[in-house]
Formats: sequence, C-alpha cells, structure tokens
Amino acid sequence: MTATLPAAFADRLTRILPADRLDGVLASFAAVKDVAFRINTLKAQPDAVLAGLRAAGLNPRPVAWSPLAWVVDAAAKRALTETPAFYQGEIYIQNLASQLAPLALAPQPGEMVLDLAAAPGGKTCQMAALMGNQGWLSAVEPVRDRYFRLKHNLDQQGVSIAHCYQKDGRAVGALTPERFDRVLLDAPCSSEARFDLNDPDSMAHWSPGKVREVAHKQKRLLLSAIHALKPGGVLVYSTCSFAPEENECIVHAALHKLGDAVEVTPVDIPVLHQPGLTEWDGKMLNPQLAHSVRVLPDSLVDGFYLTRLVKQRSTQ
Ligand SMILES: C[S@@+](CC[C@H](N)C(=O)[O-])C[C@H]1O[C@@H](n2cnc3c(N)ncnc32)[C@H](O)[C@@H]1O
Repeated sequence: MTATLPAAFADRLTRILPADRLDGVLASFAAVKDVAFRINTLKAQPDAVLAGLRAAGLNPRPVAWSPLAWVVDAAAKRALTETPAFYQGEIYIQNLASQLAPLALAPQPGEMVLDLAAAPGGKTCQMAALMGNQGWLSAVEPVRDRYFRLKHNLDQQGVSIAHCYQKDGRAVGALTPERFDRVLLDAPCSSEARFDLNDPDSMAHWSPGKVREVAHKQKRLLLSAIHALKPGGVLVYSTCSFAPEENECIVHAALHKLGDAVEVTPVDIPVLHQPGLTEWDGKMLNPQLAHSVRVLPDSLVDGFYLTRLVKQRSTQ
C-alpha cells in the first residue's frame, strides 16, 4: 500500500478530531474492513437466511445492537455475493454506519416518507422494511444511471411502497410542501469518511474546493427537505464526510434561517461516536449541534455524521 491521504485533508482532520481519536481514525483508512450486511425482512426470515449462509460455508457474526445486522470477514465478501440470499435480495451489503440513519429516523408503517437523495437505495430498502411495506415512500435521485440502479435495487429487495422520481431534490420542497411525516436526507458529499488507502481512486476527486461545492448544494437540499416535512415531522440529515462545512455548518445555516421552526433532538447511537462540533474556524455554531453525532470509523464501521431534526411549526 503506497497511497497517502491528501495533505490538506490530513491537516484538516487534526483540527476536526479530538487528539485522542486521531490515531484510531487514521488507522481506519488503512484497514481492510470486514463486510456488514442487513437481512431484508421483506423477502425472508432471518433464521432461514442465516441457515442458508452457514450451509454455503459462511460464518456470519451478529451485531449486538441490531438483530438484522451481521458481519462476515473481508475475505468472505466474494462468497457472500455468490449466495442465493444475495442475488435474491434477501440480504443487502450495507455498512453499519449507513444502517444507523434509517434507525434514527424510525419510519412507521402507514406513514408518508421521503428519501431525498436515494440511490443506490440501501437506506430506502431499509426504511421500507421498517415500514413493513405499508405507507408511501418517495425516493428521489437526479442522476440517470443511479436512478435506474435505485429502481432495480428496490425491485430486487421486494419494496412495493416506493415511488421513484428522477428529480433534483432542491426542487422537491416547493413541489410537495409539508407533505411528509419523515424525511431522510443522506446528502451527496465529499465522501471523506470512505477514503481507503487500499483504493487511491476513493480520494482522487477530493479537494477543499469540492467540499465548498457540495456544501453549497447540501444547504439548499436541507432547506428543501425541511419544507417538504409536515409540522411535527422528523428529519435525519446525514453524510459520510468529516468536514464541518458539510455537517454542522449546514444544519447551523438552516437553524439560523428558520429560527425555532426546527430543533435538533438527541439520538441514541450504539457505536463509537463524539458529539457534533459547536465551533468551527473560530465561529460559534448553534449549541443544539452538540446533539448531532459524529460516528468515528474503525476497522468495521465507516465514519458518518447524523443529525435528527424535529419540525416545530410550519415554514410556509
Ligand atoms: C450519499 S448518496 C445516497 C446513498 C443512499 N441514501 C443509500 O443509502 O443508498 C447521495 C445521492 O445523492 C444524489 N444527488 C446528487 N445531487 C442531488 C440532488 N441535487 N438532489 C438529490 N439527490 C442528489 C447522488 O447522485 C447520490 O446518489
């Protein structure tokens, strides 16, 4: 392995992370990660899936905080993707960090739910399973090939309540004002928390300019997501980035613009994490951001940022 982290990124990390967490996070970029997957209850019963995987010679390990989350060794990934359970949509390979966002949103059967940046659809499928395929799930994705991949995955995973729209999420709030009980915005981001020193391509497009560019889009996506949410509704904003400009600063800007119409609420996270930042680059941020969560990466879990917001009143 000869790749190194982009120098500007490594320098920023020393300012973002507490000193006692830095070495662990740096080590995670070099780790060959074991593979987490989620059992899809829309297609199969967990006991039957696990029995099939064991019969195929795999040895799935449980995850303490979710009966549907399991892990196999990195070396077993290929074998996992060759099982009937995989190609029949009974399991979905999904990092544990990514599984946390739908759990924090907790969509209920019968609700109106919006997934504003949906492809390839891992979280859309997980939400449909949490809803028992009852209710309405709008899934938005503007990029054509990703939109078709999303549709394919939803179909393969047995999701029957999803309605897919090839649209720019920034327009959706104005088109469907205050229509949804819950909204997930798993925003397009710089993907810093997925950097992999074993795969230099994962870092090839990163630059401070890229962070600024996605932050601009994220700000408008979050306002659109909030406008689409009913008063009393719940929203989860997440990214796989460490950059405060893509995380706390985005939520801070929405709180600043909308005042007490939205509130950050605490969320239980069962993996290693730290509270969101309340200061960045010498600027104080809304103190509510301490309720947001920075999941710290290790040899299994990706880095992740997550905020849970509740809409207190109409923004019309
Ligand atoms: C982090 S990925 C979503 C991953 C997905 N939630 C999952 O779990 O499978 C972000 C997605 O947002 C899409 N995207 C980019 N610009 C967008 C926009 N203006 N509106 C909505 N989605 C957008 C990207 O193409 C990408 O598919």
